[in-house]
Amino acid sequence: MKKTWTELHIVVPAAGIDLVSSELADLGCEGITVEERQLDTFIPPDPNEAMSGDYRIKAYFPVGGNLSDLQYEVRQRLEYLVPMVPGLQALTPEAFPVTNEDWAEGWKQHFSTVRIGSRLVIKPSWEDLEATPEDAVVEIDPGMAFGTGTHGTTRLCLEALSDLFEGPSLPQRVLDVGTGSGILAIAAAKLGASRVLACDIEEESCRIAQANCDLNGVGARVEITGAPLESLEGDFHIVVANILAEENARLADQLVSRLAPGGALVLSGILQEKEPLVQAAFAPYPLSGPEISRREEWSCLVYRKV
Ligand SMILES: C[S@@+](CC[C@H](N)C(=O)[O-])C[C@H]1O[C@@H](n2cnc3c(N)ncnc32)[C@H](O)[C@@H]1O
Repeated sequence: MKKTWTELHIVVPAAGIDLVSSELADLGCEGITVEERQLDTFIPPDPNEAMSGDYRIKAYFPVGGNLSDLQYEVRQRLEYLVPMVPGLQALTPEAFPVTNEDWAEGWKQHFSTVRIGSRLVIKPSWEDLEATPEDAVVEIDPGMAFGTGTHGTTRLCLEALSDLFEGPSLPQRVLDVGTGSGILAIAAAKLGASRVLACDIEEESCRIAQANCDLNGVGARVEITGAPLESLEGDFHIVVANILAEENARLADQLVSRLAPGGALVLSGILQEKEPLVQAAFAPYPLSGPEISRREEWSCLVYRKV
């Protein structure tokens, strides 16, 4: 059902976001977004890190009453807060009409089907695809867990996986460390792995990864676990870890010991300037490589166990 809203824009210093949001809620606002905060970056925001600068609050009010009255009331509340929030300006907020279709669906334009290598296809559920029988199609929608294929590190890992499944003998066992949405685990299963073990330290990621595996029909071949890497058993033809450089380095021993002879180790989540840190951590092990690929500011290192 289409619903119409009024979107008010209010620029607020970081220290005033909570106070202003609370006043807006009191006035009947039913949804708030805060722009300029990087909430979808690789590294989650540190809740202890002090925010600074100005932020644009977009507040959504159901259409009904008089818009000028609402803008006036918001301005009054801002005036009330001015003595408490240094830098806050009590201006009349700009207003824009918006339908819930725009609001809820607008983000979809940022996600579209991508082909990676000769067979791998990553597509959101709302896009139609004429797939060939050879295509390994992963259907994934943006959700709460990291990994839709749009992030440089995910893309680098998908490209590495695609290459590793190009050879004459398909890798059978794959370990995905830090599975997030499950995208890499699902891709490995779709490309031909018979067993994929995927772990994540976040319970919510495990839940979402499991749902995505079921949606993609690979639930029987992919095992999702919240157990730590140290407790996982088995050896694998591919180990992929899209986790931070420091975490890759910390887990070097564990990651290498899960590799079958000749197995490939795919490491990403590594900022280009942190390549030396990761290379130093893996230098003591019997590995060839790494082959390095880069995208945006990120690197992916692929080693082989000798
Ligand atoms: C950048 S996301 C990668 C998600 C997905 N694999 C992708 O490539 O898009 C990293 C994920 O690793 C998880 N993670 C971080 N450190 C981990 C560890 N030591 N063991 C397991 N999971 C870890 C995080 O919870 C997060 O879901």
